[in-house]
Amino acid sequence: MDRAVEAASEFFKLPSETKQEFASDDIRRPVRYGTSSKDGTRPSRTFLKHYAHPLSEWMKYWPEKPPTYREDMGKFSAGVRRVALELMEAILEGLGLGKHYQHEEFENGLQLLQVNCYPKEPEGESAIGLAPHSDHGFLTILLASCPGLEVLDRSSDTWRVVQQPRHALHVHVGDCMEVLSNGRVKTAVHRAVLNHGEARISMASIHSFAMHEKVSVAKELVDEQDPEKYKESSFSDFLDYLMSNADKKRMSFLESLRT
Ligand SMILES: O=C(O)CCC(=O)C(=O)O
Ligand SMILES: [Fe+2]
Repeated sequence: MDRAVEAASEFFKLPSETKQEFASDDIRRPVRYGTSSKDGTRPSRTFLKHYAHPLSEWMKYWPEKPPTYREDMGKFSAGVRRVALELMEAILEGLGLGKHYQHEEFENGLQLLQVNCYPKEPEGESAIGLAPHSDHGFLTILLASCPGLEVLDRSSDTWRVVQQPRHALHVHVGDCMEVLSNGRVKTAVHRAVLNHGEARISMASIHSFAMHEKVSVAKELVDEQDPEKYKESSFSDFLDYLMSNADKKRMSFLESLRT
């Protein structure tokens, strides 16, 4: 974990021209560097996003600088993926679907690593680094170098500060989990605020089905009282939605799936 954070931190310290080689507006690129806070107001976050599973397919596109990046981020990616798959089995069991439910789809699923770098908070200002959103996959495993994550508490409609003990992984549920569970498990709305004392690195590993595999409501969780609440969709459909909706963002992708 420390080495992955270190590799990420070294990457963001590289000269702008080196990082700009990865800059693109095309969200289907295998590696993408950019600046955005998601609401478009204050571009205080820089990010590097790339796929991570299967590693043999994607690693060749990853940055070669710093020289430790591929190996250290590769180990981190493979490790958090095992954690995500095990947690997923437990959640599926908890939903009464059995831990091997859609086993192959999860095993062959996609992993997207979102590496974020936030500057330290400017004196006297409280700034949002990343605007409120939910993640698209089933589960997100997040590691951060210091506090900054906040999660929306739906019952009181207030933001809860998430603690960041050293080496603790934060796990949250994404949109696909809400769909599969027919709304029994709700996606986590979260945001990142800038840290007073120091710049912050966070790494969000997002786990989903393969690009064109559809995620749909589990039929076992549908009956007369509980009709199907969401339409099926794939990761590719989600990317198409982001592209088409880039300037408007009136509705989240999950909202667009509600039946
Ligand atoms: O930086 C954080 O704590 C959150 C990052 C995040 O939500 C994301 O990359 O989707
Ligand atoms: Fe997120």
